[in-house]
Amino acid sequence: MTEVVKVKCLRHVYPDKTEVKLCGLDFVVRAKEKVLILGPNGSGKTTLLSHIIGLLKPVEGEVRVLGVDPVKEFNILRKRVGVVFQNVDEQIIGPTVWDDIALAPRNHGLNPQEVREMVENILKEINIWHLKDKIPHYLSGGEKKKVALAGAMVMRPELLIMDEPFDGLDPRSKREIIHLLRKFNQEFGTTIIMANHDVNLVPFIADRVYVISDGMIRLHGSPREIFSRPDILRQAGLEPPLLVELFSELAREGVPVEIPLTLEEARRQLLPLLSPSSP
Ligand SMILES: Nc1ncnc2c1ncn2[C@@H]1O[C@H](COP(=O)(O)OP(=O)(O)OP(=O)(O)O)[C@@H](O)[C@H]1O
Repeated sequence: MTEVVKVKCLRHVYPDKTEVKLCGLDFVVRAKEKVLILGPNGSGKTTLLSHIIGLLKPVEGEVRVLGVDPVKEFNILRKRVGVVFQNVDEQIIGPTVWDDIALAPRNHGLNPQEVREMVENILKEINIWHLKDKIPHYLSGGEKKKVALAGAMVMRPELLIMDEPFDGLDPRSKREIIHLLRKFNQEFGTTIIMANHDVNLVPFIADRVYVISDGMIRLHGSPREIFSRPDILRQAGLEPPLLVELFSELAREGVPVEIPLTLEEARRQLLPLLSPSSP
């Protein structure tokens, strides 16, 4: 499958001389994948995403996005890459929700009729039509995330980048955003890269996961592969989900179980073992 993003051994130095290094494994994302970057606070997730977007230039290393250098081709990629930043307050700048979402298509020179159609479509797809005339400042956290997502998706980008998309959201809003991301991925084939530190969401949002910590890309694989290495997750400063802890402990003690990704998988494995007729 086509490589959408490739990052090789990145080193960045911020103006105050803080150095962020991400070596170890290459970071590779292929078309139509949903990839999660998992790492503790300060491990460099935002720094990595900022390089992919072309906002930062590495001191060392290689970054390719859709076949080009994102710093040099920033203007070309702007149309093909949608971004939702960690702090959405900084990116929602229109006086109303409608105006904010219309910014990208207007900036790309589309005519008023095209702009109107694109904004209407995305408002309906994200189910926020009722918010269209609202002043963004007064929206709830979950509503702001959806408006930022609408702004990022209005141009139908091939690649969507989201930094901590679920931060501060309640379980219902998390479910709604997860549903939307899956929909974009399935219906439009959008490749999605997310940064996150909540391991519990991994099975619901990612096809593949990269674990980063202490300047290294330590591990990558499917959610099941990642959860089968709770030792590396712990070393990286991340807490494996309770179910994963419990089942790895059971497996270590000789109980015939495999690491489950969901409650249902756990239930299916445990029921026969707990039934009175089991040996
Ligand atoms: N503009 C900046 N100037 C100086 N240092 C910075 C800047 N931005 C980030 N850093 C530093 O770079 C390191 C990596 O930060 P980064 O924001 O990439 O981590 P993160 O994994 O996204 O963290 P979090 O999960 O807390 O958002 C941290 O030590 C941070 O203090």
